[in-house]
This record gives sequence, structure tokens and C-alpha cells, in this order.
Amino acid sequence: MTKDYAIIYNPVAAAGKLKDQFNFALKTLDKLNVSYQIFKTEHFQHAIDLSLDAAKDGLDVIGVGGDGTCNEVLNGVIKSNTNILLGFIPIGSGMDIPGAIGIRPDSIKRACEIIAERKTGKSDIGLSINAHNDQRYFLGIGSQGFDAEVTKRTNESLKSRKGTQNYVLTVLKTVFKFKKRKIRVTLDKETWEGMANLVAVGNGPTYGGWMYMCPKANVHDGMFHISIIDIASLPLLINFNSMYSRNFQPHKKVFEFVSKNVKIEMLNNEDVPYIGQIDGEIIGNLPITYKALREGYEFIQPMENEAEQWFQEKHGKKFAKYVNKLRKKGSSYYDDFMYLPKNLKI
Ligand SMILES: Nc1ncnc2c1ncn2[C@@H]1O[C@H](COP(=O)(O)OP(=O)(O)OP(=O)(O)O)[C@@H](O)[C@H]1O
Repeated sequence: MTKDYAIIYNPVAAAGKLKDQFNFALKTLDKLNVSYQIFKTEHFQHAIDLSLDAAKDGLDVIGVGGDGTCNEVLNGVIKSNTNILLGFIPIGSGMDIPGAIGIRPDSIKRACEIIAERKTGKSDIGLSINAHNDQRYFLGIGSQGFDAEVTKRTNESLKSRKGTQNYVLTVLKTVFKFKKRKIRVTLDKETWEGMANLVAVGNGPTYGGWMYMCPKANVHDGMFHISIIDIASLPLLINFNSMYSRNFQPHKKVFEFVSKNVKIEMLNNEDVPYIGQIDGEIIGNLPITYKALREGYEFIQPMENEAEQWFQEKHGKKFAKYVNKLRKKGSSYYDDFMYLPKNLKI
């Protein structure tokens, strides 16, 4: 008799539109002889408590929902201090968090097979600490500034259920109001000070539904990859599209660093502090400190980075063309990158 999994399921992920996908996931798990108990979340952050209790009862946990749910179960299992295994089935609007540990976003069937295979590996995680000393773990990106402001507004419109969530409208409203501010970013070996629209601290490379804001971040190097952006919100918005195919960086107004520790704070007292978010969840205003935790948790995950395979299928040609273009211009930006397309030769 195999051990049961606790499936922590968010029925309102992707505005509750994905019930059929959830039923498909259950049927697939049944076919694969995976036994489970289902726990539905009833409110914001409920998945933290549910996964904590399940872990204490000795159940391995599978988070089923969007990035917010995945982040909550991560925090629940860590809080339980049990070292139980954690896996994900991505059914939500964002799939960046399962993607950070190599789970492709387009196949519920494959996500279920990964659980049935039960292969595990340790991946890096990030720890964020806000001004009130509240700690929160994350797998993807912790960011502050413009994008976190958009996240806050989007989450609020989702939570209050006032009409249909309109992400585009939220972005546009934020773009025209947002003013960049002066910040200090303290890293392991250096300090950066200046005007910036946003700072993204990447444990994983993507957010917002596969935008590569920290394109070289990966969960196996024990480091954060940090992008400090000094581009006005509107041109940044216009550039968003190029992030999906990793064609945005290098950019003369994006300052990139690699560090294990990061502290971000406001420099002008009269400025309203930037808001921070991790994995799509708001964590409070600056100052915020981040710590990279090498091999921080053991996940049920594929042995190969299948999310990267998915990227190559979707954007591989465009990415290869871009890398070639950079090289012709004399840029070696991607030369040390671990996931270069196969058809590229250095
Ligand atoms: N029953 C519930 N009612 C209201 N909110 C809930 C409920 N269960 C969970 N939540 C909250 O819903 C929020 C969104 O969930 P989640 O992030 O999983 O889905 P999503 O918004 O579709 O995906 P993403 O964050 O990837 O865009 C989370 O903050 C979570 O705490």
C-alpha cells in the first residue's frame, strides 16, 4: 500500500475556471495508482495551514493551483519542520513556480506522471524578510517596484471579486501613475544606488506567466540573479513581449548581479516605499532582505528540466536567433548560459 498524498487544491485559482482540469488530474492520478486525500482551500493563505497539518500527519503534499497556492504550500511544509516531500500540479493562471523546478506548464498529464514516478531532488529556495521581520519562502522571483504594484492591484481586484479581473487594465492604470524612486541594493560584494523602477531577485527565472525577468536564474546554483531596471514603465511594458523568449537582456538600463544575500531599501525618506512581492504574493514595503538557500527543499520533480524543453519547443528558434545576433554584435551575454539551444555552436 503506497502512502497517500495530500492534494491541496485551490478551487478559485484562475478565477475558478479550471475545474475540468482538476478532475482530469484526479482521473490521471487514479490511472497511475497514486492514492491521495483532497483538501480544498477556503480562503487566502489557507493552503499554508492545510499543508502544515497534512505534513504533520505524515502526508507528502501536492499543491494544485496557481503560483500563489504553490507558494503557500511551500511555506506550510517548511513551517511543519517535517521534511516531507512537496510536488505540484500546475492548474492556475501562472505556472512559473512549478516551472522553476522543471515542471512544464502545458501538461497536467505529465505533472501527474512526475508524481507517480516519485523522483526527488533538492532545489534552491529564497527567503524574504520584511520590515516587520515576517519571513516567507519562495521559489521564483521576489520583486519590488512597478511589477509588485501591478501584482498588488491585480490580487486586490481578484480577492474583492469586483467584476472580472482585468490584468491589462491594472497594468495600464499602474503605468500612468507610477513614478520611479531612488533605492539602495546591498549585495554580497557591492552596493548599487540609483533610480530604479523595479528590482527582481530571481531564485527561479520567470514570473507573470513565463516572463524571463531574471533569465539566467536557476534553482541549482545557490545564488540569486538580480535585475535592477531603470526603464520608464511604458517602454518597459512595450519590452514585456521580448521577455517571453529571453530576448530582453542584456539591456543598457538593466543592471544585473549575482549574490546570495540582497537587501533593498528606499533612499529618500519622502518617497512612498516600494511594495515587494514573492511568487505573486505581496509581502509588504521596503526594506526587504533576501537570502538564497542552496538546496533549500526536497521536491518531487523531473530529473531533466522539462520546463526548459517546453521553452525550447515554443521559443527555441527565436532564442537561438537572438543569441547569434548578440554574438555578431560581440556580446557574450549568453555564452555561459546552461540552456543554450542545441543548434547553436560557440
Ligand atoms: N477559497 C478561496 N477563496 C478565495 N481566495 C482563495 C481561496 N483559496 C485560495 N485563495 C487565494 O487565491 C489566490 C490566488 O490563487 P493562485 O495564485 O493559486 O491562483 P491564480 O491567481 O490563478 O494563479 P497565479 O498566482 O499563478 O496567477 C491565493 O492568494 C490564495 O491564497
